[in-house]
Amino acid sequence: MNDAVAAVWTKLEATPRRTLTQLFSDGDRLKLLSDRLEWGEEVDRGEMLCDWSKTHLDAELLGLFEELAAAAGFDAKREELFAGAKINKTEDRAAEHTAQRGVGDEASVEEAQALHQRMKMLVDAIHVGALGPVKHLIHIGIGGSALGPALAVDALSRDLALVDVHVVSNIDGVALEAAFAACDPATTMIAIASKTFSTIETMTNAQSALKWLGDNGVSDPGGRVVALTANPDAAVEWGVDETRVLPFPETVGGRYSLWSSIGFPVAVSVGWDDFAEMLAGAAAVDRHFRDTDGAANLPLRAAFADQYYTQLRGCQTRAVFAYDERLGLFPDYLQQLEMESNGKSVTAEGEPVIRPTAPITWGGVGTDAQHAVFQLLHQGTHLIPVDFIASIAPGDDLDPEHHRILLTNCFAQGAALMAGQASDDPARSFAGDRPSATFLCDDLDAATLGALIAFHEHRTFANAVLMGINPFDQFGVELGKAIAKKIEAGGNEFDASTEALLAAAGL
Ligand SMILES: O=P(O)(O)OC[C@H]1O[C@H](O)[C@H](O)[C@@H](O)[C@@H]1O
Repeated sequence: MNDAVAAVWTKLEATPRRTLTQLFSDGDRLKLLSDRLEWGEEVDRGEMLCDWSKTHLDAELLGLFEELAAAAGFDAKREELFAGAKINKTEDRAAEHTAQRGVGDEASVEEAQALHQRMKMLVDAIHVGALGPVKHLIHIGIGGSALGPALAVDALSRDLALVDVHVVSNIDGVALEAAFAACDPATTMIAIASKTFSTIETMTNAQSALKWLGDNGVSDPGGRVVALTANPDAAVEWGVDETRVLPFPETVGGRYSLWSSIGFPVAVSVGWDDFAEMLAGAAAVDRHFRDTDGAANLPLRAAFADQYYTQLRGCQTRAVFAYDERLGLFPDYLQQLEMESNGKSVTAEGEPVIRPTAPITWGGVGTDAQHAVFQLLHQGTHLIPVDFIASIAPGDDLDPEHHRILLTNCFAQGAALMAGQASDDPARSFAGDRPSATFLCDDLDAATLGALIAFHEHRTFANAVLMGINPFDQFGVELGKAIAKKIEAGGNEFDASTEALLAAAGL
């Protein structure tokens, strides 16, 4: 940590601790902390009201966090991100997911557009039936090659899916069998999604899916396979026809890859126009993040709140509740984005960190979660900052009563967490002063989903810059994989516990 950053932290630590109720009596908090994020001119609809007034941020803290961002070199790092500089130093590569949305280094944007064009041709060919009848797509991938597609397909294709998509990630055959049971092999395509095209779960599932097609009367199973990868040579070597390999650049990180050919099942499910809208919504947020300075930059402001709670209030988790059934997979998606990016113990310079890094991200769907885990949020001993996400327009066509109750519950929870309630009976008293932020979209359409995801990508990046860490590598997932390989290979000695488990399972 440089001296300038340390000096700002010293000032931040000395800031007074006012309660939320006191802060509300201090001044116009909505003016200071409630803002609209717009999707820009190209996308005609779309705004998200972002309200941090129920957090402990105030004008002094915003000012100090702006100082922190300056001391951490935020502007320069952001410029490097968008310029395609090699900011992922440990892997010696750039992080160019924004170029997939049309914002970034010119050559990278052009390359992304050309690859998208190729992907669009295949998607359109499927939709017009040029590849024979395709009613089902089994998308096989894991981690970043599955979570984004699963979220987007689930969120956007509820009304009408052009093709029925099943995302399978787990090596547990139960997952793949469930997809087989739901698909007719005669009308099923398989997408193998793997940046490296070497992940054992994905390659094993892909083999089994190919076998399933062959065993069930498909004469040319290989002809039904599409590969989505940054390693096209490996896909061709595996046996995928070159014309069905949809590549994406190495500089797009796995958990940032929904916008590349990894988004193929989204386009197949909802159509190219909606996929393009999703990119456009994300691009609008890219431009906001690139062009807005200080606390007016909303992903950066979100990171200020995150840093406040993690560093100054000792919060070890943060919770996200989508009051929208269509965003049921959003917490899962966010967990990988935030925890795999920022769950680190060393700085970007390789020094041990001296402050906590990413909190544990968790969450669920409202109102379900209210009846399950909110007890702890209201009366437990942990302080947990909460994000609420909701849409003004309903996702259903039932009696508007459903959506009214959904939204009123969402807003009531934020109010209750903040206000608390005094009672003579300790078991019935609520301390209150528990923070939340609310993100209220006009409508959960494709552009909004793109914007929402891009907002969180940039929030994650901003947090990383403020903490001085590299959010784009993930070496922490490697050790377990290496040990699994050793076990597979046999003949290795492990600790007594592991040996006993292996013996008990007959392995
Ligand atoms: O896309 P793949 O190369 O198959 O990788 C799939 C996933 O596995 C890895 O273990 C990483 O932790 C993830 O970031 C990645 O998204």
